[in-house]
Amino acid sequence: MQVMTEHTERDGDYEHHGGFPVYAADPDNGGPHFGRLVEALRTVQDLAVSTAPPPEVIAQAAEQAEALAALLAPYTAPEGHYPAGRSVGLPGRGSLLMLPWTVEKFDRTGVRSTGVFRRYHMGGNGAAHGGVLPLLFDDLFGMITHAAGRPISRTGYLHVNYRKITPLETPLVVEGRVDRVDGRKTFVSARLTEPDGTLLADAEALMIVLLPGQP
Ligand SMILES: CCCCCCCC(=O)SCCNC(=O)CCNC(=O)[C@H](O)C(C)(C)COP(=O)(O)OP(=O)(O)OC[C@H]1O[C@@H](n2cnc3c(N)ncnc32)[C@H](O)[C@@H]1OP(=O)(O)O
Repeated sequence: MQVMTEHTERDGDYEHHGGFPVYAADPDNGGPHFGRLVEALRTVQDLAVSTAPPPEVIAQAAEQAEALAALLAPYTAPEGHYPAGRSVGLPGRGSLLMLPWTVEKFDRTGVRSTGVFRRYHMGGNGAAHGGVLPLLFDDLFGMITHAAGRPISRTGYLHVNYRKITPLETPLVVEGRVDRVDGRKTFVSARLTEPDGTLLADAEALMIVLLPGQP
């Protein structure tokens, strides 16, 4: 699945829409160790929000986290020039901000992605935080718009209906499509379900094609 290299059949002006920098998928997914690093950092995120170590262990962890930050800091790169967000072969495209989900379908008829919400994504009483569902849907809607061949667009609005508590560590499916196009406006919708089809949440959004130069 190549989200960012799917440029077939787009209008010739595609690359010039909006003020977006041109992104290209990282063909190596960040190299042999990047996926491992991202997964280790995700595990640290899970543990950082769910452990209660004694002060001496917290001090040790803080030192190691500071050492890791110091190791990486000299390699800060401009937007679009690091593997995070461009490693389409990794869950969440290798971005810690994105949910660690895997795209299973990506074409003009829609996009489907599967994955789990982890401990890091917990809100209250064992369920996923309400704020991570819009993140999941917004990223999906960006992919749907892209897969449908629409020019670079931004979300105008995003409406989520929370139908049922969203469980953690449970395989889930999110799938959506373009419902309607009206000039610059692309109306999209999606559903988050359990594998048996039980509806957890649905969402609809308006994606608006950027004018030349719009950020
Ligand atoms: C491949 C890469 C995919 C990237 C996906 C990224 C997904 C994101 O999360 S983007 C981040 C979140 N979104 C944003 O930050 C957007 C912030 N907003 C903006 O930048 C601007 O409002 C922008 C560019 C979307 C639209 O501004 P502008 O060009 O002035 O459009 P504007 O003329 O107001 O609206 C265009 C049309 O949309 C309609 N519209 C705009 N906003 C809304 C809204 N909230 N509700 C209903 N209709 C709306 C307008 O009524 C108008 O309709 P019509 O053409 O029928 O008159």
